[in-house]
Amino acid sequence: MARLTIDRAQKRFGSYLALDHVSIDVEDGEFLAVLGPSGCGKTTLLRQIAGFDKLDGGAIRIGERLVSSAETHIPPEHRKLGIVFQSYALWPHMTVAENVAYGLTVAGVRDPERARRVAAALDLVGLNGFAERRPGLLSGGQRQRVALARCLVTEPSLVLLDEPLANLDVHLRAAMEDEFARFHERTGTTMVYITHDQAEAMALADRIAVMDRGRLLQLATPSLLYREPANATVAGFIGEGMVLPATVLSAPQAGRCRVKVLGLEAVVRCRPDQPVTDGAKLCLRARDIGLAATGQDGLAAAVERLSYQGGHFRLEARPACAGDTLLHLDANEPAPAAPGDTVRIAIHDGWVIPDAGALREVA
Ligand SMILES: Nc1ncnc2c1ncn2[C@@H]1O[C@H](COP(=O)(O)OP(=O)(O)OP(=O)(O)O)[C@@H](O)[C@H]1O
Repeated sequence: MARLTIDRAQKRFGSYLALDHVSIDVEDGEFLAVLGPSGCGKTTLLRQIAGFDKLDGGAIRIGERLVSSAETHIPPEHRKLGIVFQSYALWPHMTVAENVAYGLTVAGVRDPERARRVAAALDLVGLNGFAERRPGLLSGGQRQRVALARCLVTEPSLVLLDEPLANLDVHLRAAMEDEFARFHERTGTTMVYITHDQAEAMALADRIAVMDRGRLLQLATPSLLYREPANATVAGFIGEGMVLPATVLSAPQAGRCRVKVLGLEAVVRCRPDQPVTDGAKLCLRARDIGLAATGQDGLAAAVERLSYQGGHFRLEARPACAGDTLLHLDANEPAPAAPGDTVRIAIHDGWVIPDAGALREVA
């Protein structure tokens, strides 16, 4: 186990800065997810940590050891890493046990030590009855567990996982999420998990690094990312936040301030240093708004769509005062309105997106 320190990492492809001064500290034993849309630089970052590519600037340390900088490049096989790929990358002609033993064989570990460690790794991923099978006769989830066992058997100080569940169906993904979480609990290995699936990142990670266009936008716990996004991109990307222009009317008091949004006044959450301004942005989650009760202040909006989500509806409505804005909220059964109806929407909560906090950790 080891901590991982990424310090102002830079990687260029021609004139494009695929990693733009990315700094992330991963604690010893931490589970970090790197999350972002396609092309944001997740794989590029993983390749730098693994040592498949050379850094153009900055530094990467595993434990105390400098493994990457513009001048230093320790090759992947000397980084004490385990890597689990989306594609499993198992040898089809070898049995499960032989696949798992491969890294040990290459490292010169012989039986009975090798057999003992292979059995222990298969046990850890719940595959001890499958040692003699070939990968072709396993399900996708079982193959991914073999890949995990193969990575663990060498006792890496750091495990990198590159979208390991992307090829699995929804049910298997959920089961494997549990598997990864249990595995992390049992071994305490430091893990960096690359994904574009925010539900997966939220379910598994201690902290999430959100990236966009080569930059780190925010590094925080799943709950903080959801409740207090540092900027409009994170607000929109995580939890389908609605980002709306707002006026902050009052100075913060006990973490809240009064705002005016879409002509309606509301009390929402904000940072303690939030200034009074007419140029603020408010992040609203579906759960922050709802249909106004009789006599309650509300915003007139025309219902455009109603979709059943199992137990509740998702209602999309366009405010009369802001034709380019579409709000979405959850409404209980039975359906409270139909497309074309006018409803009144109340704002119960929200978060004033901090102005200048875009590149620092909000923790
Ligand atoms: N070898 C390369 N040469 C040129 N450009 C590259 C190379 N590798 C990546 N890029 C570019 O760098 C950017 C980041 O790519 P990267 O593969 O890291 O994104 P990603 O977040 O992993 O995306 P995805 O989720 O689609 O895999 C993209 O614009 C990509 O086109």
